[in-house]
Amino acid sequence: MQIEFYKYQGTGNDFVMVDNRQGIFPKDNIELIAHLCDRRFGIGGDGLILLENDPETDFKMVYYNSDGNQSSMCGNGGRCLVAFAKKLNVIDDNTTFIATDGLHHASVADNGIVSLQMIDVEDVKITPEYVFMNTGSPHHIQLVEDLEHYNVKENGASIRYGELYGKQGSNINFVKKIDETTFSLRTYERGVEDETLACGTGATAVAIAMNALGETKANSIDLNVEGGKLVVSFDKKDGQFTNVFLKGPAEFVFKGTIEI
Ligand SMILES: N[C@@H](CCC[C@H](N)C(=O)O)C(=O)O
Repeated sequence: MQIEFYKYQGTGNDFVMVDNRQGIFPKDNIELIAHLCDRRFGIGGDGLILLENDPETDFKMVYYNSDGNQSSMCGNGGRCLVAFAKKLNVIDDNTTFIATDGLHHASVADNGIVSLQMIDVEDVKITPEYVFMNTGSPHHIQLVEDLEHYNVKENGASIRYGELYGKQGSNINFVKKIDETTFSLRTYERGVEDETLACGTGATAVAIAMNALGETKANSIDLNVEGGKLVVSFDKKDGQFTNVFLKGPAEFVFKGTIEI
């Protein structure tokens, strides 16, 4: 059987996209999905995303990490899927779609920048060492010295598999303040089990955490990630973060077919 795929990337967080509106993709085949995401034996990607029909919205997002397991929300993947939906003429410039964490509104600007509304965040756990919240996926956020030379893979894995997060684990973000409205971050992603070049739900969590910690008073925050730049904006009232938007590039890389 031949599968047609499209490869997309958003600030270097890269995804294999499959149009599954006909429902032919073997969704329970974990080994196949991991194989398609493999950078040496497959197509290569941090995850695989299916675009499916939904009776009430423009489309449904089904997200798998590169280990082949279906997972929680992916912010950069969501932005890339919106660009993919536009390429397929499923949508024009504005859309509402459904993902594992609920409804998402998104828009595509003339320059290709995709802005994606993320879930509201009410629970922000602040401790002296770290911040934790769920922005569609679970995120641990920690300020570190010397982010450039920090061993993200080793330290990220030890927190992800440590006693804090148990079997479910978490994505782990290490952060450095650049100025009043700018932060740099590097993320260890659960399900990829490595550092990725960007993480959208992670960038969202870092922006909210830095505001909640008082590291910034801004409600529009620039995030430097290894693969480029993202912007996160929100409204804050009584410790709740609403109208959360993740904005950045989402680009088509190539398409092809693979025999499975
Ligand atoms: N790259 C993602 C996050 C994907 C989900 C994550 N790996 C998990 O399983 O929690 C993003 O851009 O948000």
